[in-house]
Amino acid sequence: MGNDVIRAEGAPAPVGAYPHARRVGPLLFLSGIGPRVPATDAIPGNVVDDTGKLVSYDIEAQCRQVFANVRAVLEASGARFEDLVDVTVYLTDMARDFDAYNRLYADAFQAVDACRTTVEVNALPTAIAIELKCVAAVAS
Ligand SMILES: O=C(O)C/C=C/C(=O)C(=O)O
Repeated sequence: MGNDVIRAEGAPAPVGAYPHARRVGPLLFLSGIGPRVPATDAIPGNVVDDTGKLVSYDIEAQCRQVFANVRAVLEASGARFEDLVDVTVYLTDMARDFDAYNRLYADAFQAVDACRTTVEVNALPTAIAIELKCVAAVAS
């Protein structure tokens, strides 16, 4: 049974002691990942004041980037977006962001048919408004 740890060049670096993904047999488990831009760690659309406090954020920009980050981890793992089977989505403000996120999710995931769960959480690491936790099933 394959048991591989994946560290993806094209995805934002993990913020702790964990890999981007781990394959166990036909299943590929992705670590939770947010919308940081890989090369810069910037969060697209975030506006901060002089003290570094977050003033506003753009959920659409964050959705596009986090979906791209998931794709980068899958590709580095030899998997495709269409291999996703289960997606858990964490939002920090369901009332504000669900509709936009749900629309962009439909665009990005319509051909995937992965199961999905969306929950609101009080906070996420790295000042992000969305994080995805994914499982894929990969042909051997
Ligand atoms: O990818 C990010 O920007 C933040 C995600 C962090 C985690 O999921 C974690 O620290 O476990």
